[in-house]
Amino acid sequence: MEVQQQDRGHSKCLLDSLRQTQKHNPPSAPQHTLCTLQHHHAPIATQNHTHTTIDHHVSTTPHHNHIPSMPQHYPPTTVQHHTPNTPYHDTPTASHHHISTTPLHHITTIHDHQKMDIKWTPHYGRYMVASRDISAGEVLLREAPLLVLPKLDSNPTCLSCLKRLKHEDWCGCGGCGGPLCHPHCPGSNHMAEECSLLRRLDLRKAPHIDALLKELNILIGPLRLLLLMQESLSARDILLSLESHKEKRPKMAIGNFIQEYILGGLRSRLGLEVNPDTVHHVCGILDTNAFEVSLDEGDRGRALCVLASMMNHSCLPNAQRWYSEGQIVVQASRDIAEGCPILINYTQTLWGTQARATHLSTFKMFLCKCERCADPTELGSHLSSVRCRECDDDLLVPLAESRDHWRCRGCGVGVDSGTVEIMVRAGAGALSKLREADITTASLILEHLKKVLGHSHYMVMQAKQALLHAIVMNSKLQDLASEDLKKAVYLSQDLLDLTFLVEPGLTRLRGLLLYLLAEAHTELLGRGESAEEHKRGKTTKDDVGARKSEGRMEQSLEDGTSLEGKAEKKQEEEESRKGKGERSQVDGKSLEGKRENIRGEGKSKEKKIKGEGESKEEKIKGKGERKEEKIKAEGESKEGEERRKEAKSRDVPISPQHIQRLLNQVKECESILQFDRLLPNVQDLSSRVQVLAAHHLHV
Ligand SMILES: C[S@@+](CC[C@H](N)C(=O)[O-])C[C@H]1O[C@@H](n2cnc3c(N)ncnc32)[C@H](O)[C@@H]1O
Repeated sequence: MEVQQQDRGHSKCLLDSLRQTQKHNPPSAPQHTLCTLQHHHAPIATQNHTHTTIDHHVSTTPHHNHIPSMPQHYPPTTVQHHTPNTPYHDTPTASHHHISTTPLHHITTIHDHQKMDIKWTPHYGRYMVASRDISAGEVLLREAPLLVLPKLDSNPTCLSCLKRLKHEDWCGCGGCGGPLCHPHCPGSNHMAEECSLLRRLDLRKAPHIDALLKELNILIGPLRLLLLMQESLSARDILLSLESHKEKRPKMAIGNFIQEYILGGLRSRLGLEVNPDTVHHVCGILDTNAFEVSLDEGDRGRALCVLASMMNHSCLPNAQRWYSEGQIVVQASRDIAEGCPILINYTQTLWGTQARATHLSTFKMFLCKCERCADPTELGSHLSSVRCRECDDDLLVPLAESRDHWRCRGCGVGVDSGTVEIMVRAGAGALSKLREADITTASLILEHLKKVLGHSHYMVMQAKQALLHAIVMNSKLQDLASEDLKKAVYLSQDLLDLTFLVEPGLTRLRGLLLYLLAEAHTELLGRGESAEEHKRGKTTKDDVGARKSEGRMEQSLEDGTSLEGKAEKKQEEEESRKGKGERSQVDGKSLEGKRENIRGEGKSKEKKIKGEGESKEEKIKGKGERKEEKIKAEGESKEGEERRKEAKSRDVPISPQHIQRLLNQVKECESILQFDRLLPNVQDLSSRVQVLAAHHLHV
């Protein structure tokens, strides 16, 4: 890995290539290199001026108005299987591989040699490609953002370090009265000119009024971008070369919002004389290119990175990005063959097709045609499929030929998309209550959502994630009841199985889930318990999904493999039966097949569990209720201590398979999270697992 900081000697850099590969036209004659541009310090605005003029004459940017044509055969979503010569119809790549720091003080990038290029197609614009074979886990880019901003809908956020602030618990900036975590916050994002302009919002007089804070959050992004462009010509040049969809946006609903609230706010509230086109343009730059990121303290914000924004989107990506120590890090999550696009997900893995499409068309102005979007079953995950109310046994799935019509896979009944939408809206109401829910509330919401939407819907999966969060985040694992730990194991395994279909590879979500799974397992094994008992306590009559998952879990506990491992094993067996020497490529169809196979197995086990489960359920329910009362009476930590003692005295034998599986989970987790801020926690867990293994395996 080569680290280049403030290296002004590199004239050939990926940033040049970005400039040559302009957003609406193929690379043309090189323009002046970024590496010679200078940074100008911001003029400090005087306090008593009435109007500041910021107008960047955006219409003069040197782009041809190339109308995007028909989609090419891009993007391939299972990109690692494409040969370098897939028909992208791109223009020649600018032959600069080396990202370096430009003199523009804002852009600091660190990258490995010759991993990426920028290419261009009329339909997809610029996109990053692998300029050599890349292995899963390789870091492709580290880039300091040009701008960091609060999230639009966030609570009060420190203007300087972007730390999320508790409602009444912040101080106002001595200048503008805007939220700061500390009068001398060490963050560097709240600059003098911004402060001077924000005085006009009169935050000092009424700092805690929600409407004012919302207004501030809406205006701060475009304001910062405008100030940066005024401050530095080189920044201005680069920013204006980014895609903004400025022609389309003013005619859309988002255009009305910008006209009314942002243009109106900048003019009437901050007294800026800004051109409407400029405002639509800068808002377009932000919406199209800024990433929502989890900042170092776990707060959420938006970051604008020039090179990272060259990556196009796929709902089945091969790369991921996150924010760490002031930089965006981009990492390959899967192997990427030379010449294939490097694609990240602009949305969320646990969103259904409609939700993703709405986000992409509203903010990013395109319709995704990836493999996941094209498949009504979402690669067999059924994240958008809903429970059929007619037969109550199977799922309604949209028809491939018309997404306006849905049909039940079991009874064949048809419904229109409006009916499904009503169900989804009903679910969304419940989902909105999930934020910061405790275990009991999250469990109730999960059960409710399952009844409304069925077991596989993305809102149900989000509720599972929230329940897992509530279990592991709100108390120390040592204080948790074994039942809750087993629930955590089951939930993380279920979510991991899902990511195998819709987010395969070394992704952070998978790393986190593995970490939670392994932590809960370790605690259980330390108590002399395994996770098996959970399946008996968990089964309910109408919980088809849980039974299926438990069916899967039972398998994995028996032979020490997850759904992923099991599926791979099955495929290998099948292939060797067929006499094929090598494994075929894993495509969407075969994944669906695997999922179905496992479902089938799950179903037969389901019957067994159902019989056993129903009688035991009552017992466990009674037990659970009594335990709950006890917790209330004695307080959590005392209860935890007693449980540990009780568990130790039971002395349940732990099989070598349990330990081996745990060792594998931790190893995989460590390799996924090798660059993550969670790594020290994973390493600590790894040491505990080693001790456990030494004890139980007598090594
Ligand atoms: C962050 S920019 C990516 C770089 C961009 N292609 C460019 O030329 O500047 C996001 C924009 O790229 C385009 N884009 C990204 N992924 C796409 C996809 N899968 N299909 C179509 N357009 C896509 C859309 O115009 C989107 O608004």
